[in-house]
Amino acid sequence: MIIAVDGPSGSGKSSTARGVATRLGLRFLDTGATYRAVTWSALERGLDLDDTAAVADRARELTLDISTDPTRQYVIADGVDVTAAIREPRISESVSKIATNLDVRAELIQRQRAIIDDAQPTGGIVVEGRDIATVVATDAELKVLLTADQEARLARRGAELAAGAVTAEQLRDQIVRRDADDATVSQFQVASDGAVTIDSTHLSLEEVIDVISRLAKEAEAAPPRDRES
Ligand SMILES: Nc1ncnc2c1ncn2[C@@H]1O[C@H](COP(=O)(O)OP(=O)(O)OP(=O)(O)O)[C@@H](O)[C@H]1O
Ligand SMILES: Nc1ccn([C@H]2C[C@H](O)[C@@H](COP(=O)(O)O)O2)c(=O)n1
Repeated sequence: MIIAVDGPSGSGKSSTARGVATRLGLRFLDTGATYRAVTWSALERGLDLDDTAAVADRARELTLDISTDPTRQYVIADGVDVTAAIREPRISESVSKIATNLDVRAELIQRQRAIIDDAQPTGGIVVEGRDIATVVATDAELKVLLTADQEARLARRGAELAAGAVTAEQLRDQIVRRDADDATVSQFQVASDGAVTIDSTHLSLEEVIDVISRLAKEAEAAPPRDRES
């Protein structure tokens, strides 16, 4: 089984997808972490992020080991544990330059599909990102577009960061500007065909996990002909 969770920044995709995977005993893939790892590597090498060819070469060369265990997440890039480093504000500020590089996307989508295929014998995987239902795994049995009002998303991300770690302006950049840039290459603001929209603005994390877990069980029980293609 493949469960696709797409949506804008701060809507709760990672926490929700990880929670669903843990509850249902599935694997979990945070595809955003792959774009963040390439960003980390390009910055480490001092590459000009506007040099799309050099950055795409870096994406192809990068050795990436990304955990699909929802209870133990890590990302190793070229042998370096970058699990924490890829969450730093400097990465969030630059990652859209990498995610809008179409050659990087082609490389990472291929890698994401390989991870998804590897997970199938284990029972399935919950995959979160921006283009999972529309590009990476169009055959997903359950497709969710997870949304929340912009103000709720800003408040959630702000609460997560250490006091004073970023200014209000930087926070807005991480959410609003990043979504606008990312939306130029992926469609995650409107539900694609067959996707269920869940607005989490007034739902707790546990409530969203409950809803998606129930939908997953229904999708699994449905005969194949009843599933969306
Ligand atoms: N339903 C919810 N209610 C309240 N807070 C939530 C809810 N879902 C997630 N959160 C919190 O919001 C913050 C952002 O969640 P998360 O990182 O999962 O979002 P995301 O969509 O994956 O963001 P990004 O795409 O920017 O990585 C986290 O601190 C998380 O605990
Ligand atoms: N499938 C995906 C996943 C992520 N991105 C982009 C969008 C973000 O700017 C960046 C990091 O994602 P996050 O960790 O914040 O979810 O990667 C994408 O284009 N496609």
